[in-house]
Amino acid sequence: VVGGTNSTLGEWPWQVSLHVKLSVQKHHCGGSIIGDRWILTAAHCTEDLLIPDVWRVYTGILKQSEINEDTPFFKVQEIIVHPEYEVSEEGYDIALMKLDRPMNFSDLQQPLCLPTNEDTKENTGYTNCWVTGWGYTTERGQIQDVLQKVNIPLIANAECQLRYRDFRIHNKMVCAGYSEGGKDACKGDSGGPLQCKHKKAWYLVGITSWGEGCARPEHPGVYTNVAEFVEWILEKTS
Ligand SMILES: COC(=O)Nc1ccc2c(c1)CCCCCCC[C@H](NC(=O)/C=C/c1cc(Cl)ccc1-n1cnnn1)c1nc-2c(Cl)[nH]1
Repeated sequence: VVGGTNSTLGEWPWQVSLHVKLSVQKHHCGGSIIGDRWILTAAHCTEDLLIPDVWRVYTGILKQSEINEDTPFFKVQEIIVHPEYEVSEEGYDIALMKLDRPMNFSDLQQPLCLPTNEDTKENTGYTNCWVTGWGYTTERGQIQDVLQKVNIPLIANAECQLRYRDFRIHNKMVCAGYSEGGKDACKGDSGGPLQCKHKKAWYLVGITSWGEGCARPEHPGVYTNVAEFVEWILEKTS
């Protein structure tokens, strides 16, 4: 996250850190708890890593430094990638991870709401949106220890399309950013939530997907528009 600040413990209890353990173990992507056995993340995070055994799901953590060989984690039983996903820039950048056992919800680990269709007409209803993650704070940065948060406004798809002439920004994407740049997601944040507070509840409006550089002027972040995938999510998780 570029231009953000430190989160506090329990501020984003649905945010998870997805680690991959091959020869070494390291943070790979963000994700969101949407059920007691379900994590929602980006399809691009799972590319070439469809073997469930390499994944370690850390919930209820604020700092990456809390993670060591004794830190508890959830194992992944199944990975479900959206069948129409090919590359992030073309959308459908969404995947589900089924945990090997159900989690007990607590102040530190609990789900956030999936958006409903009506109040997302052009996503204009959301005016208090935040991006969170342990990603880089500059384009050539490094993974952060403390979970970062940044408040970023949603922008209309028509405006987002103007900024990305070489791409097709369609309705299954949602964009967020400041025209002057300075605040954005960045490397290591993908798969994590773009969450909006609406009528006292937090909704998973977007999944951090792609952008041209990080926090550049006139280059908003592009997120998977979760409202367009609620039917798919419910079908796969029930
Ligand atoms: C110590 O551990 C580490 O350093 N881990 C570790 C460190 C870094 C990375 C990994 C692991 C995962 C790489 C492969 C999967 C994922 C590959 C793509 C992924 N993209 C993003 O996270 C965000 C993109 C992004 C999203 C929005 Cl909305 C806006 C601008 C964006 N950016 C444009 N340019 N940069 N960001 C990424 N993630 C990383 C890189 Cl490197 N790139």
